[in-house]
Amino acid sequence: MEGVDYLAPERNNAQFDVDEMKIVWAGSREAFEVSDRIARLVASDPNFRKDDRTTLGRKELFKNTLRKAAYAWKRIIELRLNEEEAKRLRSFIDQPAFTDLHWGMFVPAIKGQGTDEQQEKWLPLAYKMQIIGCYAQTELGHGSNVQGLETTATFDPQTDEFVIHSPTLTSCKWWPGGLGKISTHGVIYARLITDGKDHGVHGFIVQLRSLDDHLPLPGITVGDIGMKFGNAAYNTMDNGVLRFDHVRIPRNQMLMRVSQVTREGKYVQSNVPRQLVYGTMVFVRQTIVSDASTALSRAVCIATRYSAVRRQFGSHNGSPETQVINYKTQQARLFPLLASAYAFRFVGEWLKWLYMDVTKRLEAKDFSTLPEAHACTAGLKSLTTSATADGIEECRKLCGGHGYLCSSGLPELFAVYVPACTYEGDNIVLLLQVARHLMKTVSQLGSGKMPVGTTAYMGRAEHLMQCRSDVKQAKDWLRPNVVLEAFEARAFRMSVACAKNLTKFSSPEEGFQELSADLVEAAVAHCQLIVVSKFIEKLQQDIPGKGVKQQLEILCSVYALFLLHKHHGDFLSTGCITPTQASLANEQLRSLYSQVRPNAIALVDAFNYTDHYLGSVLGRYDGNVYPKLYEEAWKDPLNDSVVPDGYHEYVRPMLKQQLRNARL
Ligand SMILES: CC/C=C\C/C=C\C/C=C\C/C=C/C(=O)SCCNC(=O)CCNC(=O)[C@H](O)C(C)(C)COP(=O)(O)OP(=O)(O)OC[C@H]1O[C@@H](n2cnc3c(N)ncnc32)[C@H](O)[C@@H]1OP(=O)(O)O
Ligand SMILES: Cc1cc2nc3c(=O)[nH]c(=O)nc-3n(C[C@H](O)[C@H](O)[C@H](O)COP(=O)(O)OP(=O)(O)OC[C@H]3O[C@@H](n4cnc5c(N)ncnc54)[C@H](O)[C@@H]3O)c2cc1C
Repeated sequence: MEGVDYLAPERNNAQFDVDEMKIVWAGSREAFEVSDRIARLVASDPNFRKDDRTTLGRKELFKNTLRKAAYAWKRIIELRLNEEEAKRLRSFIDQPAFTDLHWGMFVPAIKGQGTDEQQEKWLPLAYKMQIIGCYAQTELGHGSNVQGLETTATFDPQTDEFVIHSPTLTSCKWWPGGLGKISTHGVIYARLITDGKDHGVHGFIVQLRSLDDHLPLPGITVGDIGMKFGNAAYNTMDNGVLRFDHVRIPRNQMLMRVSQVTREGKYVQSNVPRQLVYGTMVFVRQTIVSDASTALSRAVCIATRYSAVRRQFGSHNGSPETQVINYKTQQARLFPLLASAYAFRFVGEWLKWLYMDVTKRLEAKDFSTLPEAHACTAGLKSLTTSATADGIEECRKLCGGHGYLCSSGLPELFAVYVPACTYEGDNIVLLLQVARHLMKTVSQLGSGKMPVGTTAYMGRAEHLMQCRSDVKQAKDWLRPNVVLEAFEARAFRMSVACAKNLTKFSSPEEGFQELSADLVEAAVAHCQLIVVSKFIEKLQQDIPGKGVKQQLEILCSVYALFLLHKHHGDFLSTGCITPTQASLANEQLRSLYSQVRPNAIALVDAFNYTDHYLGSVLGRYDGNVYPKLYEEAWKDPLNDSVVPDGYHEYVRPMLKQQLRNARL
């Protein structure tokens, strides 16, 4: 029945103030108001309809994406939306588009790596969308190994220009979003060559297409790289291929904040680390962590609401069957994901702060926290995207058969999300960067240099190598210090074990290769510690609202104890806890699940997602699942006719043939 809230009894069970939790989730009252207003704006505008996109062919889908992007831009201008509101609007449209890369990477690359004059020239054009840009770094032959890129930018002192060239097939740019069909410009990464000397990879602004007829400029071959995983998913994006044949650009289009080439062709390096050329990646990795909490929370919201609606078995004397959310196995799979969504939200907030802090320091020429910022953004991007991709798939399974229908929203969410484990740095490659940082930190412990930031705990080396958990009963695992110490000791001991093993090889490089699987595990342990500790820090803040803090304390314990249970092998083998303490943690976890249960629906309502944004029949706010599933099925284009196209051509002759054979 329309208008009935089938989940009302669940909502009435909540033991906390949902509206206050919405503020905590959004980050502030102001952020909540912006997000809520823009989400409703998008949901109520039929131009942003998205329920038909999985049935569209690639060309229609792409045109539909362009239409939405143009309409969104029109609304942004008409409503005079500010930067944050515009960003929200684009994200609620929920359809990857060239504009993501224009605003998310092209503009930040110019801001971060351009000189003041370059910013003054290019940013106003980009802000008004008079040019559209992409970020073209990856090539057919190299993505992870940025130093292996082959595109060249050779300075010609005769004409004061760079000649951009793709010397081999493998040097073609391959993957950049927005490049394939739309971008007029790109920040192109190429090896800088002056006077025959290779200075490594630098960024250049290159015009790719005419601003009059959109045709590629002379010397440029450009197109889309083809269909990707899924149906709609990331196929709304024109990931592109680009080949340069001696394309000339003026010297002042090299992004010259980090290093310069003079009129005479002299290469000058500013007094800044060359890694700042990688700054845009650090920025984007940080945003990807917050986006992980959004993607995971959407999947969890769908699976939680549906688990409360769905009933299987357990009817006695005609009573209703059991809601599947009441099965302990369902809780043990679902509630850690719910807790992870909150955990990633808070670590994302913290990472944003860290990024702003490092940016301020860089402006003041303090580069000391750059390695920490790189390690944290790389490690947390990796940890949160891997957990989210796995989590979305788990949510699909939690919804049984109906989770496999596109109308559940989960297949689309999964297909669009999984490349996050690869783009902005393959997750394993990034964890190996974290491991390098950890090994460096451990190796410096004896030198008197105290570790700082997220590795500060390693400064208590002696204690962490010796400590034994003092947990005696299950409820001891609710004490934040007990949990923190166990995670710190496990992470530290795993790093120290790797560092010791590295010394057994003839060279550190050989050792790093041989031990890379162990190093990745040590990096994961360190990153999990960061997430747990930032959740605990969040709880030390003043959090208003009836019962809100208590719910977050429960979720924090669920997150930490779930990890402890999942990785208990690490905790046991490093001697941080005993087998008895491991089973007490599991006992406590079971009890926490029972505490989450009455609040589960309200905890996902706190994400404040509109039905439009969720895009899921199973996750509907009102829980009215079955009639809507039935309605959706009839909307499928296959059901446009009773007898399908192809029946008379292929099936009927077959039937007739069999009839004839039967008569023989
Ligand atoms: C708002 C956002 C909206 C929309 C965008 C979001 C999503 C849209 C969807 C998709 C867009 C996707 C875009 C892309 O994928 S762009 C391409 C991204 N490519 C990568 O991420 C490549 C991964 N590889 C690397 O980052 C590096 O090359 C690698 C980290 C693997 C380093 O390899 P290598 O060992 O060769 O490093 P070196 O260059 O020799 O440097 C060593 C030295 O430098 C330190 N380092 C490395 N990276 C950084 C950095 N980013 N910042 C600071 N420092 C860095 C490294 O730790 C070493 O230090 P040390 O040991 O002290 O020498
Ligand atoms: C949807 C999507 C959008 C993208 N958008 C852009 C964009 O806008 N601009 C852009 O420039 N690029 C973009 N990319 C490219 C992306 O950044 C790269 O694909 C990514 O950095 C991974 O690099 P790769 O493809 O070279 O993977 P590879 O490095 O070839 O990885 C292959 C395998 O090798 C392993 N491996 C590689 N190196 C090591 C090592 N040292 N040790 C151990 N294992 C290793 C990896 O773990 C992986 O399992 C996009 C990619 C995708 C999928």
